[in-house]
Amino acid sequence: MSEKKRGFFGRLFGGKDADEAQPERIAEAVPAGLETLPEPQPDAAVPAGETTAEPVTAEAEVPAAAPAREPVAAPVAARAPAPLPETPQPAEKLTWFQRLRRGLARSSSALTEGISSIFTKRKLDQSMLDELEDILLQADLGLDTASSITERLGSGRFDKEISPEEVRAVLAEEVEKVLAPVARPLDLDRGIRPHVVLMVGVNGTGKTTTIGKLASRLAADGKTVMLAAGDTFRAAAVEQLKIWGSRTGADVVARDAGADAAGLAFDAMQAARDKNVDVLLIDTAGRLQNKAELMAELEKVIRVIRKVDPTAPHDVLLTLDATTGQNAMNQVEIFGKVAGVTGLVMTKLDGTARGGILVAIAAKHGLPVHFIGVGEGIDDLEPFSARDFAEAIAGLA
Ligand SMILES: Nc1nc2c(ncn2[C@@H]2O[C@H](COP(=O)(O)OP(=O)(O)OP(=O)(O)O)[C@@H](O)[C@H]2O)c(=O)[nH]1
Repeated sequence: MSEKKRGFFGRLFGGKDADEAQPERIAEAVPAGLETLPEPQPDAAVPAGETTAEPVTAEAEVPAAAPAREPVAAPVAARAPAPLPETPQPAEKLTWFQRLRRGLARSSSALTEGISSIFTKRKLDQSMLDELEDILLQADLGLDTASSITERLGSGRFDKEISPEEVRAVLAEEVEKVLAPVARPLDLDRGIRPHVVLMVGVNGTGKTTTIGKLASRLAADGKTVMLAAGDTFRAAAVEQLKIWGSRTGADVVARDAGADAAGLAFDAMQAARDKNVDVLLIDTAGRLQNKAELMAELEKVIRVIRKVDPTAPHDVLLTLDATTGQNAMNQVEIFGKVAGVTGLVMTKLDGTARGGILVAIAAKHGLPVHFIGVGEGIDDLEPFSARDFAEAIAGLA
């Protein structure tokens, strides 16, 4: 529970715990979180300098509104208009755990309501455990975790009453058991400079948004950050990143939409070296994991990065959209093979009743989970804590 009391960067850096329609993805809108970003801190500003590919410095103008739709790179076909995110209402400041609880509300109420309807002053029998197992599976917790929960509840307790609270406590304990080994902070203090982080994932999973939020937090922590707008496929992604760069004082290395992503990554690597920044965050275009050609392009980006620094990228983060459910499993597998994913960021846990998918992924792949996102706001991305997540999803505390 101490997790709740520690600051973001304590947990991040020092903690002991420690459709075939690829082109149809468009989210041109400036994410809601941008409006709530702090102004650049003078101390955190990266000095303007020459980068080979159109660097955008902290002094750059911030567009007043969401960037206009721009002509997109050749392969982009018809696009459906994306709704603008709602402007967040000024609200009372919630703690991270409150936001986590709120974000996981759909997942947790599906579980807790189901549990309350089964365990109603009846003596435990097999049919109740079967019903419970169904609910756990519907929440995407995975067969292994669902079975260990029902087995634990069943052992020696048949014909005895068992309360919903007890069931929820067992649920939380079993979920925490699975998640604790994967809840690991992203360590950017390994003495590497520039520390290169490559962000990969399927379209719209939140790569650009996550980079922006991370950049903002890193800059606030006094680190120098450079952003590489490697999503050359989507014009609006480049704009989005430039805005984040302006607000956080980070240089942005960008080219026009449609440019070669590997070339852009190469330029960014050199620029980051020349400027001796602490962290280089490289965005990539979203790609479906079953598109061989796009996955080959990603491999090329990595090969080119290694021409500048054979040890890079030092972290390859895969963003997973919790609302995609079981397909996320497949994404972990393929991106893992192609890009050597070192850690996960699960976003949009607020948009699903099946947030248990994180547990199933942890049980199956054992990859570190560095962050989870429970909303579009700047504060809705935090380092991952197994206990907080387990308690929130089980409706405890
Ligand atoms: N509700 C919710 N929305 C999120 C979260 N994270 C990101 N988003 C939204 O998801 C949408 C897509 O995010 P992007 O960051 O543009 O996704 P991307 O992976 O960079 O997209 P591509 O570049 O097209 O692959 C935006 O509207 C974000 O504001 C989250 O945790 N919760």
